[in-house]
Amino acid sequence: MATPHDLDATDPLNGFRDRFVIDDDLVAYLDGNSLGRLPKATQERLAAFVREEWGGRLIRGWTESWVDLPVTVGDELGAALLGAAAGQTVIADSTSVNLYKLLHAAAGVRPGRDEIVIDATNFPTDRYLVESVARARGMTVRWVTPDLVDNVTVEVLRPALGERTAVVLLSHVDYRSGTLLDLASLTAEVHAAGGVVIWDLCHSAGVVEIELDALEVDFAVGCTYKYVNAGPGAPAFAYVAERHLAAAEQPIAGWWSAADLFAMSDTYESSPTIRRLLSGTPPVAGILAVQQGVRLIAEAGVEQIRAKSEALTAYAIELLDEAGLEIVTPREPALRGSHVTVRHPDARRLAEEMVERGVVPDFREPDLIRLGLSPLTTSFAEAAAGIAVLVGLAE
Ligand SMILES: Cc1ncc(COP(=O)(O)O)c(C=O)c1O
Ligand SMILES: Nc1c(O)cccc1C(=O)C[C@H](N)C(=O)O
Repeated sequence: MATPHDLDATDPLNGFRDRFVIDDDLVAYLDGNSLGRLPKATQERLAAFVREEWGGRLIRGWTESWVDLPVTVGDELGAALLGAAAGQTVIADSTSVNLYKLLHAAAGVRPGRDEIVIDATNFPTDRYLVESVARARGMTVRWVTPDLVDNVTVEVLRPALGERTAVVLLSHVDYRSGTLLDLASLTAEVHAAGGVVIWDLCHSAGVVEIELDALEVDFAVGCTYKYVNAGPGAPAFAYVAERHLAAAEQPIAGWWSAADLFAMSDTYESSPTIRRLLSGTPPVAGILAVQQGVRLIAEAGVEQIRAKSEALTAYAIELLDEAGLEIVTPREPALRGSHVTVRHPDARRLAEEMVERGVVPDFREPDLIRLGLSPLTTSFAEAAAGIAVLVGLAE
């Protein structure tokens, strides 16, 4: 087995680690799948924004540059991370709020159909919002109950689809097992049943190659504080395929979604562009942080990032296997995202003791430890050091 230092020495992305703030007091940070590290460029950009733009331009900043940021940075993110042509992606709100908007919009483009399909393994916010939107619209939730590791496949989804299917909401990478769903075949299956699909890309944006336009995805959302490294609470993204734009009506249609923002007219007319997904005043500093994160990913290239992610996760699996720990993440690289999950009866205690020893993983109820491997910032040496601590504690 190659040493982790050999693997780092031949890693084409190795130099990117220096572009981030690395806390030398930590042995290993294995939680970039929950909150990514801080890019140095973002520190500088935000300091300049505060000093020169906020401090210097005050209200003039809106018309000089800030007003278009949700769309221009949305376009940058769409092009670099999502395979999305311009005019279909915005940066706004949280993933949860965008999901709420898109669930309503998606249900609205399939009038006469009354079911929303979701799997029981999906992230809590996705499940709760589907229930809430179904309640509000008098629709029914149809649950799919896959195995955690194999997760949602065409065979699992097919029996839940039919003439009543309006919307299907799926997460591209399962937040617990790390399973990567087959976006192409599942999207095609939903379309064959006449429904539309919303993909939650929180755990794949910036780390898995995604082709929303080419695969004819209808709607998508995702967060930017994980592999996009935009910081805690950074605004999320939302994508609406151009063919749905005219019919996509969202329920928080505030003044920022209006056709003419500063006309402040008596009657509401919705913007014909992707701006119709906005609601209120956008968080400028947060969007600038997203822009810096996106530019680092564009510079490295998602293809290279994905290649390193596969190598890092394979390496972690090898080390965990050697120690005899139970892994619930698929072993086939094409079937996993960028975290590896261990199941252990003492997972909570182990995760706490890892933190005491300078290794940050995360714990998910009831018995899972997730090891997030973020290709721009996690070195092979760091992964090895963190896993060695886990193995030592588990012995
Ligand atoms: C799949 C998935 N969807 C949504 C969210 C959260 O969304 P929000 O940023 O609104 O809390 C997360 C993580 O927090 C997630 O893992
Ligand atoms: N969004 C989070 C938060 O606000 C606090 C703590 C953690 C998170 C997370 O990102 C959780 C994450 N989406 C998960 O996969 O579990």
